[in-house]
Amino acid sequence: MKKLSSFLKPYWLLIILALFLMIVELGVELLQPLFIAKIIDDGILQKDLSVVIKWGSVMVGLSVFSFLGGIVNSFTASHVSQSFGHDVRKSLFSKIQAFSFANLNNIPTSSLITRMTNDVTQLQNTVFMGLRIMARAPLIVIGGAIMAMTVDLKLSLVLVISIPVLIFFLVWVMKRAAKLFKLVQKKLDDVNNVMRENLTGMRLIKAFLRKEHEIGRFDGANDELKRKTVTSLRLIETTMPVLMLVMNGAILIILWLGSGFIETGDIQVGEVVAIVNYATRIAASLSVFSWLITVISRAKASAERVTEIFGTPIDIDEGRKETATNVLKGGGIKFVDVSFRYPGSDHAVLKHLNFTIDPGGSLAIIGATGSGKTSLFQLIPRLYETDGGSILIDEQDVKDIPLDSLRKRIGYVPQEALLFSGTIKNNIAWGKEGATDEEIKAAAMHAQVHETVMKLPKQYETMLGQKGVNLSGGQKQRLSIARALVRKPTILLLDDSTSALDLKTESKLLSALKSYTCTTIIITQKISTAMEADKILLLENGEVLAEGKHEDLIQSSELYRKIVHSQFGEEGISFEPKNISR
Ligand SMILES: Nc1ncnc2c1ncn2[C@@H]1O[C@H](COP(=O)(O)OP(=O)(O)OP(=O)(O)O)[C@@H](O)[C@H]1O
Repeated sequence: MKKLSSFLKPYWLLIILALFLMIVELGVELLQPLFIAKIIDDGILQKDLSVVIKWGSVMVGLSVFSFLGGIVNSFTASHVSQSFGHDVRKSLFSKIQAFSFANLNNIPTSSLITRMTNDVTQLQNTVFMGLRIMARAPLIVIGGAIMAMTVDLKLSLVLVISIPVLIFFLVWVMKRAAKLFKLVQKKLDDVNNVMRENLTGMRLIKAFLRKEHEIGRFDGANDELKRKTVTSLRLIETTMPVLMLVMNGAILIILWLGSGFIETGDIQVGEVVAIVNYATRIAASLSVFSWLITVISRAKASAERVTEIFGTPIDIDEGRKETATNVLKGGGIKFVDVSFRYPGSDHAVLKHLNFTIDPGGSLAIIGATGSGKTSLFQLIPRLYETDGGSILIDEQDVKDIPLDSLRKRIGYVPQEALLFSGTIKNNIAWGKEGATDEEIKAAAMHAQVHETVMKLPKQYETMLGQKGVNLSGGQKQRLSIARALVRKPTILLLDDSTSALDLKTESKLLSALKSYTCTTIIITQKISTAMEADKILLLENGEVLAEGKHEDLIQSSELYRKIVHSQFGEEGISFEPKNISR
């Protein structure tokens, strides 16, 4: 909560202005019943028109002043609340960017989206209400009671007794409602999650005719959201009748006691009217409370969810500062007894891996699905931390290399090509800030995508995504490779990134990679691709089963022979590798 209030600090002057103007409005409102009492008692009952005109003019003048103050207050409250929302969203976004994968595993993506959007909006609205009207209601209640007491203490005791009882009841409702609204926000996460999965998997859903199933899944989540929201609102709706019952009862008692006091001459008619007027204003303000309780309870739930993100410790050490000694040079990689399990899992995905790749060398990793190939890749740029052992690059432990300078020198092409909305040029340039047109073109040529791009209507300026061209799987893969190549990486990691390419294009691409002086690791299912590397690593169940050149593995590994046989038949066993080592 402290963290959230710090976002208001830069706007403290505007906040004071807004609160001051709100108090001015409030003051005018609280003075009105006194003026009315004066007009009745000294003007109408005494038949003195000048008193009526004098206090009537004061009332009109103050009302105009209060109206203008209200407008300025509204502008100020809008500015402060929108700026607050903007700053919180910005800060949340930066924090999420710094999250490790382990952090991201703990809070689902859909929940992060709801927190950044809906929860921040709830908070933003609460800040606006806080500056515009929220403080008005309690101040009118307290101020109204005090003013009523100044008019007549005896008669005001009715208000002094009933108001604390009501406030106690409201606080109880608010505490319960905050818990319920936290569940509502959780259910909103679930609706967003179904929506996100549905929209990203639309092709699959249509192809598998799973529309009805998806509608059912959405209905389930949507019904749950409705159920929880209705339960929360029902609790809040009980406040209004209770408030009205108590306050109308209080007004009746004031009128009944007041008429007795008028008869005994203890009080004047105008004074009873003024106290009833204060009681009516207090009742109206208390009725605003039932609505404010919804706002505050929701904001409390949202504030907890937003502060949870700010309070999440980033469980990845950024490493030391970049110095002349820890800058990556050749990119030689050494795995020393590396073991790994995903955070929160008991299952060891990688077990005691040991292997070396010379600077500028190449390694192909082959292994069954689920054998741990992608997991191994993710350890190199430290997307996850190792559980045991160490990974050395240029003889330095990756944990000692500053995270930024480590990742800056790695070109990572993930298994699923991910492109962003924007032009082809921007998508390639995304790999290197400030990449020149020549660099972009060279990377595209080496990735074997230049010719395809040149055939598009706007070539490198073609928009990708919903309003532009949608590329084929192989074209997307090649664009992702171009994005990694434009960095001129020291280490290139290709995670099955050539799977959708035909043999000819893939062979051209692998030949083009020779012009890059980088250490390359390529995960592949194809023996023809693996054969091009200096060394092949056969991975099974997270362990290195065999390691060596193609011809060595043919001799030493039964499994490798079986894979070769399955892809090329008997002839494959006598294949000659064309080495791509540099
Ligand atoms: N985020 C995760 N959390 C927990 N376990 C995971 C996670 N990602 C992968 N795994 C598990 O780790 C193991 C290795 O997965 P990995 O993706 O590294 O295999 P792979 O060899 O790359 O498979 P494929 O060839 O199918 O891509 C699998 O058993 C998988 O279930």
